[in-house]
Amino acid sequence: MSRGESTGRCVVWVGRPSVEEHFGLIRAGWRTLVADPARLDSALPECGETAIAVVDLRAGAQAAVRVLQELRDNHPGLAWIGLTGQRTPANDPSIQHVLPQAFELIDGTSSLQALRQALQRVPADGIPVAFDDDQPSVMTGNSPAIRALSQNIRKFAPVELPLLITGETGTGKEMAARALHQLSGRREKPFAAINCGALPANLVQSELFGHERGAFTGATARRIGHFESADGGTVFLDEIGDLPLDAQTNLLRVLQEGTIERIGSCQSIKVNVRVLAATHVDLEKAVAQGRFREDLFYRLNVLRLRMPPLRERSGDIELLAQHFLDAFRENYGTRARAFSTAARRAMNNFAWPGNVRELMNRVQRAAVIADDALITPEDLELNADTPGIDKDSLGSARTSAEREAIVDCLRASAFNISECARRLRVSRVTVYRLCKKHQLALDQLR
Ligand SMILES: Nc1ncnc2c1ncn2[C@@H]1O[C@H](COP(=O)(O)OP(=O)(O)OP(=O)(O)O)[C@@H](O)[C@H]1O
Repeated sequence: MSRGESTGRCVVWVGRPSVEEHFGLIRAGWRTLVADPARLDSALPECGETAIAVVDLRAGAQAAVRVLQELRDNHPGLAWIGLTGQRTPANDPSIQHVLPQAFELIDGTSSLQALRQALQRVPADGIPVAFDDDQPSVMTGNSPAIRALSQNIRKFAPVELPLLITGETGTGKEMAARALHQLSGRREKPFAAINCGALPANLVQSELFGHERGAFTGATARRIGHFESADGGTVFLDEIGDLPLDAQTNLLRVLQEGTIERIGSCQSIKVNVRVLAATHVDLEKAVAQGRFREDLFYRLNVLRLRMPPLRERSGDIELLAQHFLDAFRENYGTRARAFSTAARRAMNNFAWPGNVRELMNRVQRAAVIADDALITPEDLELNADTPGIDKDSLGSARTSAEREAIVDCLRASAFNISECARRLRVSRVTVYRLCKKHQLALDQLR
């Protein structure tokens, strides 16, 4: 007997289920009813208070969301599963607003099986569910922040909508994008990761969309771009804020029409890719300054993942450090096998401006130079006496704002000290002094 039947719970359809879906659920033992907008304020007598809504966002999504909102006004805590598809109006603010609240999102082309499995996962005592502890974390870490992130990655992976990943440098944005691809139905197809900031401005269009022979001087042969070669898979555009405006226009076409044109050709080519984008800069600000197209921003910003900085992942620093040390030892057989108490304290007190990447680099270097089985703060080039981070004090807020301003400026100046000093209107000596004060190892950050 299925769980729907055994628990007396039922499914409330919002929108129109297909015949296969409707009878498929009934055959599996779920009692189903279709939400009647005329009597949404009544209790759901047929189901009790533990009904689960299945909201069809594949057609007539705005009307479905209105019905859902009314249902939830009258039945707070009602868990719901969203069915999305190519016709889901992804950039409609009302849709954007509700998607993250879904218990799970299922791509419309997925099987009835996926819906049945998702229904089985909804906990009997309703939502919100903090974490599904049976599921291993998608990324290394056990902090509440990482577990919440893992849950969102699982939720967003099967959905065919663009997604924006935000977060400081080294927080694992690319890793999250790879996890989204691996957990999606596209996992057998290519994953193309492109750093928009690293592409020379005159080659961006050709790299992304390809070119025809003779399209420009030096185009001696046809070239297939990343979007075409990743057909069927996922394209991850890192540092999307650095994409030049003309390439932004073409990216918008991919998102709106699912087509590209190679440079030098006016023939549209259909491509089927899911676009994931990442940024460490504030894209809203870039839109306000006219550096980023507003319509593209709304297209990309349908689903959003925020990567927490390492300093917010209490408990993860030691876990990740040991993880990197173990992995390094396996390959290089170093003497160091753990961290001294002082090293652990120093790591926990450090602010990690370069986040997980910096932690990994410091641990690997320490593993090489450590003379002992226990890694010391000196091996990690950390100050053993750094006071703990007192997040609430004004002094600490000032210090962390100063640190952030320097890290941002260093990045924007490609780690050129003279350029950074010019931008901050201080001397080079001051930049070096501030780097020392905040324990910013330039080679690590680069
Ligand atoms: N949770 C994690 N577990 C294990 N390794 C991690 C984790 N998060 C990040 N890393 C590692 O840290 C490094 C940086 O991660 P990644 O490149 O994904 O960060 P990013 O946010 O995309 O950085 P950038 O903004 O500089 O592009 C990678 O080597 C990645 O494997």
